[in-house]
Amino acid sequence: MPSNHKKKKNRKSSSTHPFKEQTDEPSPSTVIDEPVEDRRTEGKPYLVKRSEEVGRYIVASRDLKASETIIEVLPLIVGPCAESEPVCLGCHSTFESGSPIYKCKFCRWRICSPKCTGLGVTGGTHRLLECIPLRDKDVGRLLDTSSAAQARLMYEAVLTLRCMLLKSIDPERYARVLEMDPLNAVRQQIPKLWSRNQREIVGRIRDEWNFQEFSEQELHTICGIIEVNAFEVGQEPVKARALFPEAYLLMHDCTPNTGHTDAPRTHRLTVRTLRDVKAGQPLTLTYAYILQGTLKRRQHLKEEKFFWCSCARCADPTELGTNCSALRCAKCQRGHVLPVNPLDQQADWRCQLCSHTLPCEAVVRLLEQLFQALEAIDGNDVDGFERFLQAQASVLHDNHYLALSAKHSLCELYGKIEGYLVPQLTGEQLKRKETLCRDLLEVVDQLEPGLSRLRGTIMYELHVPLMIEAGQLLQCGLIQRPELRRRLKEVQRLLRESERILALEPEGTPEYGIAEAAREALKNMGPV
Ligand SMILES: C[S@@+](CC[C@H](N)C(=O)[O-])C[C@H]1O[C@@H](n2cnc3c(N)ncnc32)[C@H](O)[C@@H]1O
Repeated sequence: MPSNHKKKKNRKSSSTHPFKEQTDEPSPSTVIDEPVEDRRTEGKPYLVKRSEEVGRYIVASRDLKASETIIEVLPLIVGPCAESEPVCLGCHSTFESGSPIYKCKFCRWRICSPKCTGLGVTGGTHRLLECIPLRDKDVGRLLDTSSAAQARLMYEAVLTLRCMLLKSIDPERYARVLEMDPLNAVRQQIPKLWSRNQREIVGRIRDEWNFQEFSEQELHTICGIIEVNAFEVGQEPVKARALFPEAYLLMHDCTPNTGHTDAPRTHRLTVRTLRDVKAGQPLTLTYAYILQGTLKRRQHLKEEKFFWCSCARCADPTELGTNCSALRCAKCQRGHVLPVNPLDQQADWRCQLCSHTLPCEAVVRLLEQLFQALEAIDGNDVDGFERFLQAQASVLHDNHYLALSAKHSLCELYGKIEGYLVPQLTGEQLKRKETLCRDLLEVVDQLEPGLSRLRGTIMYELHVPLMIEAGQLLQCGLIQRPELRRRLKEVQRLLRESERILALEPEGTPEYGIAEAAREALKNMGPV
């Protein structure tokens, strides 16, 4: 799953969302929102509540300050992602092509090295859980003869198997996994999903791998628990997902008020507030990508997490004034085309100026076409992204999420890749980097205000052109000392804020590296 609570706009909605503004009329959520008895939350910064629409969720038990740690927990279990490329069953790192092939001496599944610390009983769960059962049932042989697609599905099934093996090896931990909601009743109504799980996970583990001791029902329940509650963890080259106690209770919001991070080796999860949260307010994180439009985000949440989001951002056609789903009107060429009702996936889209209307299907087709065009651009192709932005300028609002995606790539490429390294950038390219960073920051300030990782990294990127430009302008005599000072103050502010945000990341992560670089840059700047 992979963030805040915005002041709610007055809006009419039949939603029983716990965020819904309290009115005199009792709504289902106000009637049934009751604290859930849980002695384990005593003294914690949150309380567990329950509502009909959201299930259990947590709220601040007192006023919280930005950056307070609200949850810090080790995973109950970690394992390969869905349809995972082969990963080491010890540490879940992916393999570079051509790297030496090592296999576990017992089960014959691939590992990164016989010395991988994740194999041992203390550093990981492979030897403790599936290694010997996989050896006894000779599953490694099946892996050796399977196609790449089948192998990906075998890796996917490993996490379900691990959870099931906890049942006898660590019943207490298994019981904590079972506290999570598998949403069986909802998922069972999705035949495509249920039958895929039956075929690829439940049947595979029971029939192909011969673990008949686990019933179909309990395997489906574990599949659901993983689908609904797992967090993606790990930093390149590690790619895994994990179940965490407590953190699974965080409800989703598309403008979240918490952010999370996991430590490199242990995957210890830390959830922090991104900004101040008042006692009683729900603590939320985003299960979706922040820079994605409502139509896509809601579809993703429905398909992957089984609910229609109706948060303030989703309910607002302008997405909190950012217009990050807005199209330019092909008819009047001035107005913005927005969904008439963003909480209805089938609703028409209409120009705010001339009322020109598009059926939703036409918008979906257009977005898919543009998404494919963006996907086809090589990740290092600066000209490609620039051409995309130019070509779509008459179709997409400047803040449209597809434009933002291209801008985000460019903002990172200018200054980082050969031909565009900082000393190689022309004045025009430096200005371009500045504009791109400012465009992105303006949107992220609305959608994920506070101590968000995305804000921290963009601020760091923005300080580069500003600092260089200030020096160059002074050298050419185009600005005087007072203006230089003003400009350097802005650089200092950006570096300080970036450092404050990214220093919250675990040591050893790229983001923590940026915090260190920001600290160093501030030191080198000296007093301004
Ligand atoms: C990780 S679980 C959260 C804990 C869960 N509510 C429980 O009682 O165990 C995710 C599920 O909670 C519900 N949920 C979370 N955020 C929601 C939201 N904003 N609106 C509706 N349902 C939500 C959905 O059913 C979702 O699949």
